[in-house]
Amino acid sequence: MWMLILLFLSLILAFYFFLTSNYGYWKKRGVPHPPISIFFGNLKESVFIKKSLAQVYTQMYNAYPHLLYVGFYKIRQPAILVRDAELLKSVLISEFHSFHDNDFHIDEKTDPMFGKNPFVLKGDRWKVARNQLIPCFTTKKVKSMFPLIEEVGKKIVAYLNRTPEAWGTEGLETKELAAKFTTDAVATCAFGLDGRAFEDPNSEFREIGRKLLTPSLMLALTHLCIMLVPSLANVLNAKFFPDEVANYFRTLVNKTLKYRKENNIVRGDFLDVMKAFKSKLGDDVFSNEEIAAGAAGFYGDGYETSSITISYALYELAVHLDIQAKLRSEIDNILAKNGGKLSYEDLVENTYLDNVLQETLRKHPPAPIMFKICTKPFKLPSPFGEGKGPDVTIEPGTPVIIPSYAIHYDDQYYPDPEKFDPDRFSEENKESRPKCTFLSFGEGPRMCLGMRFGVTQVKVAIASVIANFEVRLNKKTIVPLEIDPQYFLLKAKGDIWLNYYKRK
Ligand code: HEM
Repeated sequence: MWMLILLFLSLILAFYFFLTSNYGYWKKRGVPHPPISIFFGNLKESVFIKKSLAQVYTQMYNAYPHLLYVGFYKIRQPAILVRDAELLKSVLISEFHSFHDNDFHIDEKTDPMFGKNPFVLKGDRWKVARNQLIPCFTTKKVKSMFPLIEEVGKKIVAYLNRTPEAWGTEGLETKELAAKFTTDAVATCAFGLDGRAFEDPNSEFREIGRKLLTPSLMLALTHLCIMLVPSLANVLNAKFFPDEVANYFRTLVNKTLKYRKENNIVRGDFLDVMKAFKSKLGDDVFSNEEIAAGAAGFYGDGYETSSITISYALYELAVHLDIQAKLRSEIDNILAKNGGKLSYEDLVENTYLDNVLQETLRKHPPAPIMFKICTKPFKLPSPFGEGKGPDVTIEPGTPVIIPSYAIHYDDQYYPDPEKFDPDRFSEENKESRPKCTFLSFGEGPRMCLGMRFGVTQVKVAIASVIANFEVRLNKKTIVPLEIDPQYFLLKAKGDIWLNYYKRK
């Protein structure tokens, strides 16, 4: 009996030692860090799902206004959070070779779909996968998708016109409205399918999105486990793409490729680009499994980030009616010039719509943190500034956090940061800010691959709605919006209810 108790106590002691043995790491190197919680390092509030990681890292960022970077413990692992714009530039661009991987460790056997996504692939495999996807998102390709996205723009208008809740006292839940839009846009642009999200509330394609990403305690714990303790995620078989979703994309790809072959259909879309790789590389290197992973990635990366952006943009426009009116006048002019149609060229950039979109993404970046990892030893100046103390060498394997959300709310770059002000993104104002202080799509060689497509679909959604409806806040929306701590992306807690009144 005593032996058992002794064994048990030794195990607890060994576990305690294992969890806390690194906690002197930053002190030894003279790098300040926030107070540690035993067992959780500096992430206790996120582990208990009281605050999102974006909020926890923003607190850290704000607590050390005079430092270039802050040390912290990702549970037990020493990590750094970058604060300084010059250092951000080094990590993301000029010294990319020392930070080229993202800090995600997905076992391809456990999660074959997410494990093949360029976002989590490392080293040369990342380069190959990224290069294979680049042809799907060129300007030419996205321009060729524009008429398809425009059709979905007509669908959102028709849906709002035939849905009495939209203009009645009840209002419409806007995250769901935006998700319907991006579900249909991705279905048509990537696979040549009609997602039917506006016609059928439980359409197959929309249901897949719900299975993948409906916020819940279980989903939050799964994602936290994958992000913070990947070895435990593998033991628990925790995965980003559940088997049911992975199998859906396998079947979809097999069926669609077969149908296209039998009917001689060529659309030049994502599936056709993938099929061309299959023919070039052979089935052994690039099989339907690779194509299914690409399809799941297009869906996963493409629909949620953009629908979050659309819902935040419509919310901000409903709160700021003067900005909404100014935007509507610009869209009216574009429509008048083009015979009532939107045009890709007119929506690309240098428009007020572009400023509204960028300011939405500043205040509400859907991906509020970038998780990098040091891949080669790298010498940092003292955290107090160049020459103000000894240099610090960070070792390969050290997580490096880029706190995009915190940077977007730093008043040295964005005075009065809570204010929604699209003019911050006029050409002149953009040029006055240091590089790497707007990070909604990342920066450098790993910058968002689907940005062009994402921006285009978001702009078409906003322009279609604003051209046809006056958007107002419904009283069911709790203002100000809060961040949902259960979600790894930045999403509003609770619903966003808005009214859509037909223009007279
Ligand atoms: C408003 C919409 C979007 C936002 C805000 C967004 C944001 C981001 C961010 C912040 C990153 C990480 C960059 C980094 O780690 O350095 C990223 C990566 C990525 N995004 Fe997006 N994204 C959006 C839309 C899309 C769309 C529509 C697609 C594809 C259909 C897409 C595909 C990807 C891929 C494949 C990566 C990984 C790139 C790599 O590691 O090389 N994204 N995105």
